Amino acid sequence: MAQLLDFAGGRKPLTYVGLAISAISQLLGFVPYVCIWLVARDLIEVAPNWQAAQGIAAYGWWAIGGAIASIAAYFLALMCTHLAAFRAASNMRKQTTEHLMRLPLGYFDAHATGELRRVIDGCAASTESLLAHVLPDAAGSIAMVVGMLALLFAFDWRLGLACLVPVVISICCLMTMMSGKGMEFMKSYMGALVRMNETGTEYVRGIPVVKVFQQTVYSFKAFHDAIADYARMAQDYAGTFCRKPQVFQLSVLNGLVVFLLPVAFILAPGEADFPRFVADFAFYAIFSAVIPTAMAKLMFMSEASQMAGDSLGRVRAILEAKPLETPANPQPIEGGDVRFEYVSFAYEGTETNALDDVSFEVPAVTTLALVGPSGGGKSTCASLVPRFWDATAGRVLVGGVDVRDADPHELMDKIAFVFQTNRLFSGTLEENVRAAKPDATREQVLAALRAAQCDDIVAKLPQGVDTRLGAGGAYLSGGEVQRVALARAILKAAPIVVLDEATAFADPENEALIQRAFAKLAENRTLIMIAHRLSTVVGADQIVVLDQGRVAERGTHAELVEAGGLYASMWADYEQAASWKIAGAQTEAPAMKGGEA
Ligand SMILES: Nc1ncnc2c1ncn2[C@@H]1O[C@H](COP(=O)(O)OP(=O)(O)OP(=O)(O)O)[C@@H](O)[C@H]1O
Repeated sequence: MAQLLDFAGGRKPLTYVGLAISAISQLLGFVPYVCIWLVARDLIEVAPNWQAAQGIAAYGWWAIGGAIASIAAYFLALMCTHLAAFRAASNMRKQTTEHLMRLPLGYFDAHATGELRRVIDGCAASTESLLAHVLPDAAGSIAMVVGMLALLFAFDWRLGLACLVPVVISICCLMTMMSGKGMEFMKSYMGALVRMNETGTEYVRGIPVVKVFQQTVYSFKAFHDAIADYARMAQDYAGTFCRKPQVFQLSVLNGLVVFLLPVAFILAPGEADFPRFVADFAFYAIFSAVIPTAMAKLMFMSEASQMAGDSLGRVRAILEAKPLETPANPQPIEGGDVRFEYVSFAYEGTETNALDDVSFEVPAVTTLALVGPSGGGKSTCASLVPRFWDATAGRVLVGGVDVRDADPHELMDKIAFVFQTNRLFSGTLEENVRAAKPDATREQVLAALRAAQCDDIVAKLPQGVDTRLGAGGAYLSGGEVQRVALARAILKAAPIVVLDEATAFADPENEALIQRAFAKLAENRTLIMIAHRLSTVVGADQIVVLDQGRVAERGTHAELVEAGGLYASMWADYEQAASWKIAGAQTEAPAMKGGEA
């Protein structure tokens, strides 16, 4: 709770004020009950001469006044706690979002954006309801229990004791449900709930695959099992474990008057002031109705605090993620060369190195192609240049400076990264390109689009560059999206470009355009390209072949083919596949000219 309240910052005291007012509000809520008792007492004293009862109306007004004051105080309490809760939730969202901005980009590979969104938004919302509603209610309930105990003993301690018995039984029942085996149940129950949510998300994401392969719902066994597991857990907890204590608890609380009657019968004959005794009994009989409400509120409190504890844990996990270390005295990056010196890297939680003792140098304004078998370490290698991750051993130098000694903003300015799966956000085509350089003029955006061979895209869109893309707007094909991403990189005008070339968009027309865009991008820039198709690397100044995280070979295309190693065999496979393609195309369409094939 203390950790949670820290998020409220300057509004933290408002929570305490709110809790105090909520407690006062509950105590004011007793006033009508006391007034009813006073009325009953006065009436019983003068019975049957009812007219003789004085001050009945005054008690009525006091009761109304007490009830209104209690409600008004409750509103005031909620206003205070809401102000603090909103601040705590908004600070929690701000702090986690700000912290995310300082985390290495690789963090977002390991943590899905959906999961992060749920933590930032969902968890803040769940703590908000705890601070705004549950906590003041709990303060009220505690005041109610304390006040109740005082009142119970103030009127007639023997009847008070009779009221207390079911309360104690009820607390014992609650404790049985909430401690020991009950807590274990709750933990497994929460775990089953989380698993069901996770597998549910996986299931929804996989629906296209299920449809394509004509699988039934049950083909998603994990989701089905998680639902069954959750259902079993919920049934076990509610139906088997909680049934007895819950039934017992509710019965004793709601049948409180049953405990009063025998005590009243035993005590009544010996009472000197019988009318007073009857009035006291009436008070307890009416007042006992308050007790189950107070207990129910305390029950909600424990459930909500368990949920908030879980949420806080998830938020803390984000806040404790190690941010990118920034140097106290950053060194300026001069030049566009990139150098890997004995670089090794292992992903968090893995034992084998994804990169092992990798060294190479890319002089400024040259092109380096990273090739090799799948899983060889190409993407990992490229992602160390813009510091998506930091090397575990060795160092990566950009412009002669270790990337860890450079100002992260300057590093980002110097490097443009084109991902394999590029994302366009909801906005116009112009806005999407301008994202790379917010102060670019319209002419510069258009020039970048032209250089990235996007003229056909602009021409086909109904409002040209002003057409909205994404949800509710126009959609672009994969190859077209890649060219728009290249336009972004061209507009950014960074001296170094890291390019993860996509394999999926290889139709001949798009490929030719993408190749031309690559050529434009490489003009006057250092280009590090992850190549999945060997056709794109032939002209590279240098090719590094990565296999199982190690540099297997290095050289130009001609040198590597000559060397007859891994690259030569990959090239031979590539040529063979290409000749199959041509042969296949000629068989299918004998009239097609060789060049078109
Ligand atoms: N986020 C990650 N967490 C743990 N291991 C990872 C992660 N990303 C990649 N790896 C592992 O690191 C190794 C290198 O992967 P990497 O993606 O760099 O290879 P690649 O050569 O780019 O492969 P591909 O050509 O298939 O894209 C692989 O063994 C892979 O399983």
